[in-house]
Amino acid sequence: MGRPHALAIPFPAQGHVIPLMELSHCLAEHGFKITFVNTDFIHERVMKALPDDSKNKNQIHLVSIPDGMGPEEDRNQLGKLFECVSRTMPSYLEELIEEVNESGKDKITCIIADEHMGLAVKVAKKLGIPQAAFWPTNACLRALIIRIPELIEAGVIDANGMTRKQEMIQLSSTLPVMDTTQLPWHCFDDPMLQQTVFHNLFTNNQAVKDADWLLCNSFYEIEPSAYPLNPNLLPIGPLLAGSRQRQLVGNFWQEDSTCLNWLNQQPACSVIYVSFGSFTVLEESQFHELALGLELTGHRFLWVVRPDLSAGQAATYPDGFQARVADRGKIVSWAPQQKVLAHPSIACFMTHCGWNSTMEGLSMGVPFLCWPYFADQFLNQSYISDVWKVGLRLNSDDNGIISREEVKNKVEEVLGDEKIRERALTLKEMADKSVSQGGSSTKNLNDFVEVMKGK
Ligand SMILES: O=c1ccn([C@@H]2O[C@H](COP(=O)(O)OP(=O)(O)O[C@H]3O[C@H](CO)[C@@H](O)[C@H](O)[C@H]3O)[C@@H](O)[C@H]2O)c(=O)[nH]1
Repeated sequence: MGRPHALAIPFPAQGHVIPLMELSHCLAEHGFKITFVNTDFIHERVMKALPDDSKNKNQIHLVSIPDGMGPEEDRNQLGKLFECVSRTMPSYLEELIEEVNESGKDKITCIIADEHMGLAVKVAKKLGIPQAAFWPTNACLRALIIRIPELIEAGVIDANGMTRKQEMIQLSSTLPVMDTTQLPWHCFDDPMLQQTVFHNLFTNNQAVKDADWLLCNSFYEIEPSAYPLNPNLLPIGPLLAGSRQRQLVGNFWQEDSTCLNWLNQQPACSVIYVSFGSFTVLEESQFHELALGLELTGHRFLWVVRPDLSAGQAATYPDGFQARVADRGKIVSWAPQQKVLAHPSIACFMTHCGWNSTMEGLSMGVPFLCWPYFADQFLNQSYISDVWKVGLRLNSDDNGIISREEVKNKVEEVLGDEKIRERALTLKEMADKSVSQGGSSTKNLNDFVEVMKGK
């Protein structure tokens, strides 16, 4: 039998490329050959962000196909992106698979597709290739999406996902409570976009529901009651290749590793790490208030300010801010986040609560300050603050702003709360155990690997 060869295809966004790349590294270590398919646009960004010394050393074969959008079109327009991707990518993907399979080298033996790319599962089925769908966020949200027909039937939402009945729902007593006016697709101001996201979530979920394998980047012990609600879903996380020795390929921005040297010079447990993932944009006034809040805390901080974090453009700081905090604040445009969170000088993590950031902070035992922006992040915040109790929420004032005083007060509160730190360390141990030999996630991953190797 030839070498097992997995084709991995993420949804074209940073928070989706990274975990699938991590899974690809795990499979490569189990002897798989990996072909990783990005869109042309993302591929170019990933290649540009790679450090020069690692461009040819990668054990993953990176390839790309078009996403159907013009070179200058805005990929942050999710409605357009969804539409173009689902219209254009299936035929390119099919062509790519046929090309590989006719090349006389190792044929593709399985396809692992982000669940938001149900199109790839359909292509795999058509070509008779075993498939796995990969869910990149919490299992509770997936359980909610499966239940969309029931929510419509019960008159909670209409057929386009719009709320008809305001109520609090809880799928099980140990899962977060959800307000039906704040379901993940409601976070967009544009009602058309809300509907597009809603339909995409549901359609993709339907497309992958009888895939051969359903995997997710979580672990059983943190949301046990979500799994009976998700038939056949296997948690294999937390997937954390970047915190280990491996070179993680898949960043959209070049990592600034100087912050690791800077962290080495700070006392243990003294630095607030502030990062809002790849998508969040803060209004300029909110960006200034956060800067002044960090200053007001008097603590050391490491702040990731992406080139487009402030109102989608280059940041302008409050007058004199950078000079005043120069001796205790470090700002970078993209950090090696997993290594940062694992560093002993980190005291807490101010985060937008993206699921990858949540899994990473939790795996390193770091207490959280939650500042969600959209999509699943409010649900992830509920897990952090209400269910696992390893962090606090930052609350907005009457003008919808998180004030500098709120930043200062919550930093003090989280740093002073021993119970939060203890619980965070307990969760870290649980996370470590799940991916150790004999752990729940390791067992699930091994089962998957063995079957896929046998096919
Ligand atoms: O300076 C930085 C900042 C972030 N990261 C990494 O980037 C990823 C960010 O992922 P995530 O925390 O999930 O945030 P988003 O990029 O916003 O992810 C999108 O995708 C996630 C998975 O579906 C969702 O949970 C989020 O809500 C959605 O915004 C993580 O692995 C981080 O380690 C870095 O490496 N360096």
